[in-house]
Amino acid sequence: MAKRRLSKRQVDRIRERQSQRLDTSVAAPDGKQLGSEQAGLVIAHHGKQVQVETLDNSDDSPRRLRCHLRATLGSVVTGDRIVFQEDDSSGIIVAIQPRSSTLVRPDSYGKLKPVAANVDQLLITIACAPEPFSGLIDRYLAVAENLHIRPVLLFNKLDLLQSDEIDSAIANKVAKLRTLYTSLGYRCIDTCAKNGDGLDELRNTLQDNTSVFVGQSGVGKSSIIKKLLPDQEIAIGALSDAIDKGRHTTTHSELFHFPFGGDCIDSPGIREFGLWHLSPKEVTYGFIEIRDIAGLCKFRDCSHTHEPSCAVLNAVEDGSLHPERYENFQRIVQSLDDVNMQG
Ligand SMILES: Nc1nc2c(ncn2[C@@H]2O[C@H](COP(=O)(O)OP(=O)(O)OP(=O)(O)O)[C@@H](O)[C@H]2O)c(=O)[nH]1
Ligand SMILES: [Zn+2]
Repeated sequence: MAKRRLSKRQVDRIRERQSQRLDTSVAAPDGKQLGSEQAGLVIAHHGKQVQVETLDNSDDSPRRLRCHLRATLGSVVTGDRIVFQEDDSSGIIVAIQPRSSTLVRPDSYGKLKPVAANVDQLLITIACAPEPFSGLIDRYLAVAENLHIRPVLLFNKLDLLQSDEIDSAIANKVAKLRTLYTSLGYRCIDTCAKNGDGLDELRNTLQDNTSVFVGQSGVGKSSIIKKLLPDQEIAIGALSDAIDKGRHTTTHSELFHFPFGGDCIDSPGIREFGLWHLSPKEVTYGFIEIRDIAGLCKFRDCSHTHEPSCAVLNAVEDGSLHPERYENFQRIVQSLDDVNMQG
């Protein structure tokens, strides 16, 4: 929780940075005078309005209020730390604090839009049903590496894995994936949203971080999040859904506080965010073991497909690069070429 609060010095710094844009005698659209500047956290986004939680150190329990955006401000997303001014019933956002990370996804026109800010961790959720695909996991890992967001692999539905319900070939596949990603140095956590196994380890990982859960539909993301949140937080989600229905707008994303510390940002859009906006160079950076050897190839523009003295192909040959990772790497680079050609 302490992480969410800005010190007076931090607020002063934000104010200083934004001072050219700030007009100290700001009036609300209806001409009313606004209150002094306060620090806030954007916890939900509904169309042209955002819901803000106060980050004032002197507040025992943070307040929540609806805010409008100042016209000159860039887009504000859930997770943003902002400065706002208040009138009787709502507020106006006057400055955005620089972000440590921004999650983006393409809108329906293919233009990249930010969907969440200041995310520290990506919880890549996997299960034995639906069947996992390493290609999708590698896409998420590549995005996380490039955004400098820590990826954690969550193997859910542990109960099914230990039962006879799952085909042994799929159980083996899951076990192999776990071994592969552990050997690459990624943290893997086993959970069962159904009976609560592994949730304590997950709580430790989520504590004091802002996390986002991603993964195929049906792996259990909502089930896990619900297990970790008190009823009151869920009720807030339900409330904003109701507001959205009334206003015919979409909630882009919403931030929840875990009772044990740490936050989670969730939305249908975030769960599906993909990779295609990365360049081939970024894809290389996104595969941590390829990143380290790609510079050793004989040719600087090596495509790692057929060239002589290719360090990547040599690594596949000598077994130090897993063939599945190599295949996924090539497939992603290829899919970027397809997109570029279409674009
Ligand atoms: N046996 C078992 N079933 C689970 C577990 N976790 C979730 N499920 C079930 O799996 C189904 C899908 O779970 P959800 O939590 O809706 O999955 P999701 O990933 O949020 O799916 P989307 O909302 O489509 O992204 C539900 O029927 C859950 O009850 C688990 O640990 N064990
Ligand atoms: Zn090469």
